[in-house]
Amino acid sequence: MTKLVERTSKPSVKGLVEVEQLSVSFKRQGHHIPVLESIDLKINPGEFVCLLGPSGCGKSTILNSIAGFIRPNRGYISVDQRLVDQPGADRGFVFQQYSLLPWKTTFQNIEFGLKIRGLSKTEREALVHEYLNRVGLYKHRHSYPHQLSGGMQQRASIVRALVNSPSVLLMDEPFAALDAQTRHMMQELLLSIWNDLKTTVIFVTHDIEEAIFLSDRIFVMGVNPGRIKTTLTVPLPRPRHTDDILSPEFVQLNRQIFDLIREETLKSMDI
Ligand SMILES: Nc1ncnc2c1ncn2[C@@H]1O[C@H](COP(=O)(O)OP(=O)(O)OP(=O)(O)O)[C@@H](O)[C@H]1O
Repeated sequence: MTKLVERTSKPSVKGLVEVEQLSVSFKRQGHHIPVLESIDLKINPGEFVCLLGPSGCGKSTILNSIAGFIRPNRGYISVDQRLVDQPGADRGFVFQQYSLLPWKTTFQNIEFGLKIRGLSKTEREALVHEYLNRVGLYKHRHSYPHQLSGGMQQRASIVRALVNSPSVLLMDEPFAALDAQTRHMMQELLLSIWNDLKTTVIFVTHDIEEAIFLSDRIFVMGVNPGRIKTTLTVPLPRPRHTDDILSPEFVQLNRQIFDLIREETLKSMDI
């Protein structure tokens, strides 16, 4: 696995995400139900942010809107000052469910986007092999998804998204289905890759510790309708280490976020 390295001071030049007054409602039994109301976000190039909040507050809906899968009722989203109105190669997506094509090998799954972009066989091979080595999957390049563990499949999914050099990596609870140990290794691996590539990451999770361990900033969401309740900056230095969860700053932030989410969860349950 790649070693954690110090973050250099060289700034990313792409990956600015701006969301202005985003409102989304879904039609249910003939009624428009507001899900998101007036969301404003500015995520800087190379930043790692998490969306955290109670179930149903609209975290995935924000991510899907930035991906261009959902058309908002109101508001604008731009990536590097280009308006988002459909999915595009500038945004990579990693889902919770393993989404590799079952009939293709690891190599073929990752190569797919590069083929569509017209890279030559030699260029594709060099790039895919480089990434596979980085995440320790080179020797599994000829395996099919069902022959890989859950953690391996998510490593391949991350590489599949990153190999196309997106400006932004959108991740919707990518590690939620993994056991605790694998999950932690995946978090470290993701930070290591992010550290090297400086791709902007927007990460959805339910897990407060995961959000603190990974993020520069955390957007804590409220419910009914979904909105940004508070934005918190994580005061921990980088690179992050496993022991950071024992630091007073970590424990204090964990408690603060727990209370914020509890308040919103009770609200959503009408208690
Ligand atoms: N396509 C859809 N049609 C109708 N309602 C939808 C649709 N997608 C999401 N919703 C509703 O919008 C609300 C927000 O859903 P969303 O999945 O964005 O929340 P979330 O915060 O990501 O939830 P969770 O943490 O449980 O995954 C929920 O009430 C959900 O039922």
